[in-house]
Amino acid sequence: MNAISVSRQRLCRGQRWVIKIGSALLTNGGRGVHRSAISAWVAQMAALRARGIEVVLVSSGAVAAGMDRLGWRRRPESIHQLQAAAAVGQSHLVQVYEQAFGDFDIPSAQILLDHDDLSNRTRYLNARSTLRTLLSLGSVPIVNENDTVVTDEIRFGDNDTLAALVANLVEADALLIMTDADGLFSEDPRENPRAELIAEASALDPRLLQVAGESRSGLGRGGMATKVRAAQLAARSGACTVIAGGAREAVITRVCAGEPLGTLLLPEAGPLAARKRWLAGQLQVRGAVVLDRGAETALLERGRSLLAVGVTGVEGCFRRGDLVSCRNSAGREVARGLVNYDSRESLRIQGQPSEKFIDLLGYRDDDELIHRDNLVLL
Ligand SMILES: Nc1ncnc2c1ncn2[C@@H]1O[C@H](COP(=O)(O)OP(=O)(O)O)[C@@H](O)[C@H]1O
Ligand SMILES: N[C@@H](CCC(=O)OP(=O)(O)O)C(=O)O
Repeated sequence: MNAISVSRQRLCRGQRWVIKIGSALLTNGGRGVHRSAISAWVAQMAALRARGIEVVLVSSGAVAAGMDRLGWRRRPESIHQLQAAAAVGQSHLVQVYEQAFGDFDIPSAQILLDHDDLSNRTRYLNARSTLRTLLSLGSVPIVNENDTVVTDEIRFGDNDTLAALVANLVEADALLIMTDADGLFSEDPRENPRAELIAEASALDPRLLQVAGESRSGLGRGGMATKVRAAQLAARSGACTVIAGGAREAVITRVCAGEPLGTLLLPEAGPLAARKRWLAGQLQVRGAVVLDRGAETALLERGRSLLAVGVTGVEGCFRRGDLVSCRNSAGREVARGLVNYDSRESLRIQGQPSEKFIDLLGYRDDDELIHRDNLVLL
């Protein structure tokens, strides 16, 4: 085999992948849930899990599967009919996945999200904790949009965007978008068979959106434009994106092994730097915590998380998930981060070790007041 390029080597090192499968692929172009293809993808994901690589699956296909089940030939226009088709299709899809993952003794888990879940900080953090817990339990979460309850204003619009937001949420190293085209081409290959594959580019290259067109299958919603935008979103938290043909033999295994399949879209900054910049730019500061000398040193010199035991003061009114300022005893802001306990809880646990949280709060969630992944040093 040819030498693996440096950027593909970066993919091979990925320990957490979000893999998105589009509707046309999942339903074999609208011919019902494609069980044999699902079994083959699941076998490859199981092999990744066996190597310790974590996988979150974002699966479309509920509407397409529901349409098939209900005998509808054309995608309905009415939102309620779409929602009904999604409800029928989703339970069928999940049952097929559950069986396929069950063959490898992997517990799959259904997660249905809407936009509110990711824009509201508390729900964002809860979704994040649940996904992380599922991954640590060896499960493969299967995410889709909660089509049955969403209305126009709150829908993600497409699962490419949802997959990118999930990649941000779980801080994935890589996002693999599997579709019915072999990657991003210089033009839609359905229109021009001589269009050329773009093997690699910066996710932020503005020329990509000029060549990325709409979906034409009548099954999916996004087309290539939403896949490129998804790669841009994923890049915000430092994830690489590959857009690849899901019908290719052993596509997941080969992409993860660094084979030059599909289109690789790269972020400009490294994962942690990108994520922290994203955090810092995203939110307003809602309050402050004051650190003792030990906590200040732990954060600034040892890259540690902030523990409540090193906090001597709490100011302002903030909720779990808000951005708070961390000040040293001289009043200088030394860091900012997303806090795991609200201001009332923080007041109760300040200066205390995490073993006392249950006595003080009646429960214990995270051991850290602010996890180091959610801290930006200033
Ligand atoms: N530049 C392009 N390169 C590749 N495919 C393109 C391009 N522009 C538009 N497309 C279309 O995007 C489709 C894939 O998007 P979509 O139908 O939404 O798939 P999915 O259901 O997997 O999300 C391809 O089948 C292709 O017709
Ligand atoms: N939530 C919808 C997803 C629709 C969608 O974005 O489809 P696709 O463009 O095929 O990824 C469903 O499951 O049908």
